Amino acid sequence: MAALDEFGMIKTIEDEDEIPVENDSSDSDDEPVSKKKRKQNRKKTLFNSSFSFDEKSALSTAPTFKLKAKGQSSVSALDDKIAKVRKAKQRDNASKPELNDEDMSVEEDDSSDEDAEAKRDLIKTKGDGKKKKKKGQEGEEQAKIEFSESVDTFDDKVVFQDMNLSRPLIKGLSSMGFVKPTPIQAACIPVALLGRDICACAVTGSGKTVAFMLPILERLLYRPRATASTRVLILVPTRELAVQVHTVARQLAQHSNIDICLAAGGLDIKSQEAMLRLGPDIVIATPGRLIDHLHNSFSFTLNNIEILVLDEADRMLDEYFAEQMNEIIRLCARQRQTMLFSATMTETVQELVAVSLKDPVKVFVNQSTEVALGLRQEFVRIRPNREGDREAIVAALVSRNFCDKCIVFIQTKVQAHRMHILLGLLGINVGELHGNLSQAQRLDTLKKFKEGLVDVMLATDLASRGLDIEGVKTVINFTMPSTIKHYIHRVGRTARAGKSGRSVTLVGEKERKVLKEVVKQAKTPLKTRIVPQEIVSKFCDKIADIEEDIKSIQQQEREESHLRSVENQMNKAQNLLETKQAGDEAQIKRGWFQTHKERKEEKESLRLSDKSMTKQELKKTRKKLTAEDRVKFEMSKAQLLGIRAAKKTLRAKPLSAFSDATSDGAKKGGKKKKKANKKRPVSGFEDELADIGASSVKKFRAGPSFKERKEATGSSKKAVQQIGRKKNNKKR
Ligand SMILES: Nc1ncnc2c1ncn2[C@@H]1O[C@H](COP(=O)(O)OP(=O)(O)OP(=O)(O)O)[C@@H](O)[C@H]1O
Repeated sequence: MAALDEFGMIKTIEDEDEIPVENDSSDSDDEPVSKKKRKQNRKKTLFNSSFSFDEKSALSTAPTFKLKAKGQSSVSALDDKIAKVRKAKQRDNASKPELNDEDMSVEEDDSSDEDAEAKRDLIKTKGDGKKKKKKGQEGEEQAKIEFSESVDTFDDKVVFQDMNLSRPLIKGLSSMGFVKPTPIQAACIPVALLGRDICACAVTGSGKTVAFMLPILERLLYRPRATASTRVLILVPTRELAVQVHTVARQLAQHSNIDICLAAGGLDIKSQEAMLRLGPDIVIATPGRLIDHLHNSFSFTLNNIEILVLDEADRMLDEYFAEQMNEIIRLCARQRQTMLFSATMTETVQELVAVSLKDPVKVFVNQSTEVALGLRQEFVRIRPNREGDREAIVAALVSRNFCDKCIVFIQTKVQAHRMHILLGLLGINVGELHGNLSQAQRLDTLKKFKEGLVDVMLATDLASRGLDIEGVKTVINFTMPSTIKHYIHRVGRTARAGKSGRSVTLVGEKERKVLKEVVKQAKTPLKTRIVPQEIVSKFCDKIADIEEDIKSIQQQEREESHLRSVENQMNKAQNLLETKQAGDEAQIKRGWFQTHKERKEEKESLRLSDKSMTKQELKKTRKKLTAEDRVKFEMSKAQLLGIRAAKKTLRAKPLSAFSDATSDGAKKGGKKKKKANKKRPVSGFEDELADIGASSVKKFRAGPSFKERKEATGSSKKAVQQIGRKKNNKKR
């Protein structure tokens, strides 16, 4: 417990202590929940039902949503397998007495604000990470972008009606039930309407999607109608998020004639191609699929892009998407407005310079390390010799305390799948969401979770960013996320739009570093949760009891997957034969901007794996894995990710390869210049940015519709007027 004290977390209850749980109605969901109550809970929601995330309507109307049938049935087949094993087990156990969990209770502390403050002060006095600046950190701070203007105030009395928005949008907003803009909307909309580049940051669930979508739609209402072309590109990191942003855009634009197209991976490519050929006003895309269309749908270009939005911008600008962003920005029109949004927005030059922001306005309504105010953050301490208890603790939490509307984040896909089988066999209604599933399976899990047909969703970081699922009550982290950024996004799936929610994170001795950062940033007291040892032991026994069943289901799955791959190979060979026989030479291979080899190399270099271990060795060890080994593997993956993130911030990185793509002459000799730029050092970035800023003032691209907007009203009126004045001074 001493270790927890060190982090500013208050020790009130020891595992051995018996303290009755206070009858606090606000925490009533902490009580063990009976099966009947669990069913009732599933139906009702704790949260305001005024907003519904309506993906269904989009699925039924948008032609781009046709899903691939491939692999569609395998997850439900897994549920059948689980049900079969459970039935057989129940028959065997009919005579044995049932474990009575209901009699036991989970204790937790409820420490006061002052205490937590004092403990945080204790950390501060130790000076961890504050006084001792590591080498390279100074460099990183120096490399922060200098914004000439910044908006961090807003009028909290303003309503959408006061913001000079057109009638169709006001109607769209009221059909969604939105009356008052959130702080980020109040701060951003007037600035975006002026056509300024924006770098925006606001906590998770604070309405950033509407903040960029409304000014876009307002601008498009005034577009020339003579030619249809794509004027707005919105890029997001995951397919699920693309679907969600598309739905929000369609809802907002429902009373206008603005065309919105979804170009996300995993969805039917042919219908997307057909839509893109018509030149939709807005394209919402994931980078990979967009590049595929740019290289293979000849009538679709980005030449007329007037607005580029990067949602989850820090993610879009990290090295995972670097090459793809390079390619997309190279193909985008240079004269455009660029808007970047994230809850963990980066301010470092090397990333922002990649999108060549022109005289950007910083709109940070809070720090980039803040979590939602309504979030209650809890931590379960894992003792060094009890790492193997994690599965049992999570099983205890989801079957006793957080029985529905709960997301469990797991580092690896393999462990997420194992937990699906494990929790399923324990009788919990679970679903999984990660990259090993087909898109149809991914969307199906999401839909079922939203509709309450799945109580607990097991997800990897794929689901950690942007997803807005109504009424998520709890987020559980199986291991501590690798960086505070990951933590913020994961726990941000609950306590959204001013509502309350809870996160429970399992923290081992080796994961303290991120915990310390969370403690340092916390604005509300953190809690320790103690799951009684007897409960943990009972769940450990239950898991040991079903271990053989888990293995047998995994074995069945392996055999089925082997059969499927043989079948696929046969089908491929047959297709090849048929097309050859038909003399079909017209089958054009789809192109990509990288060669197959380059892409493989890039993927390999970004892979988070222990390269010293061959695949076969890994397979062998996996067969003998104990609970501790599995947790070690989870943590090592998280550590690798953390190391990569740390390296990135410490490294005085050369100018990113893609920055040249938007610089002068990039279109003439992009590739050659790319190599030259790679050698450029970090120093001098500020000058370069200042140049970009100065030239952009001259070339300020506010079209007639923006000019009309110069008299901005509402929330950020003063700030906007200030910006206008500064701009005029610069012009003079
Ligand atoms: N003006 C508003 N009034 C009421 N609710 C709103 C308003 N704007 C947005 N919301 C709701 O707030 C929720 C969160 O919005 P959104 O998903 O855009 O958040 P976000 O800031 O993008 O979150 P994240 O950082 O996790 O991506 C959504 O359910 C949305 O419908």
